[in-house]
This record gives sequence, structure tokens and C-alpha cells, in this order.
Amino acid sequence: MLDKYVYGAHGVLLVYDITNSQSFENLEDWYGAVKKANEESDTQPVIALVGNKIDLEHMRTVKLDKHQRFCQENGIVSQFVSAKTGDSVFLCFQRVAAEILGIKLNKAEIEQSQLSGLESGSFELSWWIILKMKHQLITGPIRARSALFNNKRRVVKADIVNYSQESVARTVNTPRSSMCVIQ
Ligand SMILES: Nc1nc2c(ncn2[C@@H]2O[C@H](COP(=O)(O)OP(=O)(O)OP(=O)(O)O)[C@@H](O)[C@H]2O)c(=O)[nH]1
Repeated sequence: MLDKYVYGAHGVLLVYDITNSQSFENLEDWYGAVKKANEESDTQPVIALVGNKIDLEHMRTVKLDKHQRFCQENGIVSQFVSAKTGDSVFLCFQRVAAEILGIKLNKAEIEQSQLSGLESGSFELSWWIILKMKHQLITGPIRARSALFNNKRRVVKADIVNYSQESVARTVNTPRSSMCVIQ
């Protein structure tokens, strides 16, 4: 069943609880299942390892270096969040969406997103981008810009670092420069 969900997905979040070692141990299996499901797919999803419950840092049982090693060995995005306080949740989705779109977030934007708490609008917004991409309705960074503008009304500048031919073919409004503004 899992393969049906993840086949062709553009983004996958592997979420575990930093206070629960077992939830981290299970990740090897989940990661393997995601890779296997996409074996025959032309494109591989952007995968992020997400350590949840950072508000409970004092109860952490999964060591930081374990998390980082997993990310380095598998070449995946690393992120820590708190679903309870909203800490870095927006940033998490934003980073994965940016990676999928080939947009490089600068340091100031990352810091700004880190500070912003969870808002239902921004949460849905990021999923919207990923889901639309899965169904190939996304029109690239320009569409992402208007989606972010409608929901968040916050200016984010981003460099386009890796805009693939396949994405360009799906793009209605192809960006004319190597710089775009996400609002
Ligand atoms: N402190 C804290 N609690 C959280 C966080 N995320 C989820 N929880 C709590 O963890 C409990 C379980 O949340 P669920 O969403 O049901 O997750 P689950 O994977 O089914 O359960 P767990 O294995 O307990 O994490 C609930 O009481 C949540 O409120 C977080 O970031 N910080």
C-alpha cells in the first residue's frame, strides 16, 4: 500500500520522535520502502529526515550524530521540528518544496522561517505545492510564488539553482532570469 502513495511523489518526510529511539530505528525500513517503491521511477523524491518534538530536547534519546550520519550517508535533507510549538515546521516544508523546485533559500530566509510558528495556512500551503507537483499541476517557481503570496503574504527571495528540463517543459510562465521572488 505504501508504494502506491510514495511512487512518483516529489517529496517524502521521514518523521521520528527524538525522545523515542524505536521510532528512529524504524526509519531504516521506511527509507528502504520509499527507495524500493521509486526504483522504477524516472525521478527520485526529495527525502527529508525530520526529528520531531524538539521542545522536549531534555528528553532526547536519539543522539544528534545518529541523525546527522543517517542524512549524510543517504544524502537527504536534515530538519528538526516541534509539531507542538510549530518550531521550524514551516521551514521544513519550505526547504523540501524549495529543493524540489530547485530553489536555493538564503540564510536570512531560513532564519525567518525558523522563527515563524505553525500557522494552518502555511502548513497547507507547502503541502499544496507538493501535492500539486505530484499531479503535475505545478507550473514551477512562478506558480509557487503566487501560492505563497496568496497564503502567506511574506516576501522570500530565492535563487534558482537547478531547474531541470522536465520542469521547464511543464512550466507555463518560464522564469526569465535566474532570480525569483517568492511572496
Ligand atoms: N511535546 C511534544 N509532543 C508532541 C509533538 N508532536 C506530537 N506530540 C504529542 O505526541 C502524542 C502522540 O502524537 P501522535 O500524533 O498521535 O503521534 P504518534 O506517532 O501516533 O504517537 P507517539 O509515538 O506517541 O509520538 C500526542 O500527545 C501529541 O500531542 C511535539 O512536537 N512535541
